[in-house]
Amino acid sequence: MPTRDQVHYFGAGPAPLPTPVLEEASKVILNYNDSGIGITEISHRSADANAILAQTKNALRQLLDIPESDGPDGYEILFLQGGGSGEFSAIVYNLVAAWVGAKVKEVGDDRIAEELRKMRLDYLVTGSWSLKASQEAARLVGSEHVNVALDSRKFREGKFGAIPDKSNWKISASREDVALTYYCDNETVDGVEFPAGSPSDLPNLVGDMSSNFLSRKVDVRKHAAIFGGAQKNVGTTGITIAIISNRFLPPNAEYAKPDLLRKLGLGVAPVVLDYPTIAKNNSLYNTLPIFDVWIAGQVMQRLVDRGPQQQPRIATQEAESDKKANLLYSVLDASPDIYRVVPEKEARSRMNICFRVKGGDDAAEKAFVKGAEAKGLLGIKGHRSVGGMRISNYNAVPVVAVEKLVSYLQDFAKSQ
Ligand SMILES: O=C(O)C(=O)[C@H](O)COP(=O)(O)O
Ligand SMILES: N[C@@H](CCC(=O)O)C(=O)O
Repeated sequence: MPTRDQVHYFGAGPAPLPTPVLEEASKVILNYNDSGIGITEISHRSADANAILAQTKNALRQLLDIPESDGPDGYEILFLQGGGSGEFSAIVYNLVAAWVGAKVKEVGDDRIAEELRKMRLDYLVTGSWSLKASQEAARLVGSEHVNVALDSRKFREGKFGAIPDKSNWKISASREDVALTYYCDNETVDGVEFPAGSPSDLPNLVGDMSSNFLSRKVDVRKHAAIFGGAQKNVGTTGITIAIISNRFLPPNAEYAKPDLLRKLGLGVAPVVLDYPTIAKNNSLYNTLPIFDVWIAGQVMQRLVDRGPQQQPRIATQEAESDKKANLLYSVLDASPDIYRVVPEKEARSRMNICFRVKGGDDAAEKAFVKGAEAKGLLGIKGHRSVGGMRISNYNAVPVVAVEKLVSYLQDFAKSQ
């Protein structure tokens, strides 16, 4: 039976966590803070749990330079459940309720139904996760309100793998009609990632950063909301982190009342997905898996400790992520007869490196996976929906693991 240090895992999520964090976790599960009670047994409303929440939020604020203020320029950090997919729905319920609430103030109850016809949710669809998010929006508010401003498959014979530049996006003409503009910063299945800093300057911008969270700097101030499931760069499965602009929370925003939303034929958010409720209760409206928050807090604190003292405090991690990704892509590019990276060069993800072996030849790809496994290099099969190979280069994948994989890639190419 292999030990933890004899294998390297490149799975797409859940993903590796830093070993020291897991070692500490195994202790606090039995006895947290010398209380004699384990961390999964303590109340989420205890002083210990509150301290864990505060520490985790503080570390995240430092890492992403998240503005702290009660005014409209500040951002709230929420811990939710329901995964990234839960946020596909939550973001629609909340930002639509905020849009309708603001419109009612402007035009009054009498004209709101007429104004509502103009409401648009713009989606940039660059892979299977943003596609799912756009489909959920259409399911919740009706496809007449969903504007797929970009479907990158149209630029590549029906397949994802490119991110055409902004001149190709058909964003809604009137900014004030847009309840949200949605993008998924990194697409795990298709191996594409937006260039740093793009998109921006779009109304009520929402970024799904589930799979590249805390791997590079982000301009939070350009966003209405950013969210991410924890189970890749941040921690264990079970919590989703959302960073919400105070412009979309009371008292700066007044959401449309449930009665009005129902009358207009719009859904009302389940209370556990209602951002104002979760924010008002410091994410403790109902039982929060505080162990998951603790893990995230430990992972984040390590990033704070190894980063520079000034912004961008995520710079050290960003440099390491880039270095590992470059190593992998350069060795793949060096053997074009054996390996073919799936997405286009400009759209390549630093987190999920998707490629085919010998043009997707089944026997060659099976042999490639088998050879890797024999060396303790695990989790490199592509997503079942697209096949091929996928190396996930999340934060806790050490440089040494990538170096071993690089040697294997070179050896395999030579052996063919
Ligand atoms: O981006 C991915 O890859 C993901 O796995 C999704 O973020 C997962 O969504 P959930 O399973 O957390 O709903
Ligand atoms: N995030 C994982 C799991 C997704 C799933 O199969 O639901 C992936 O892209 O492989």
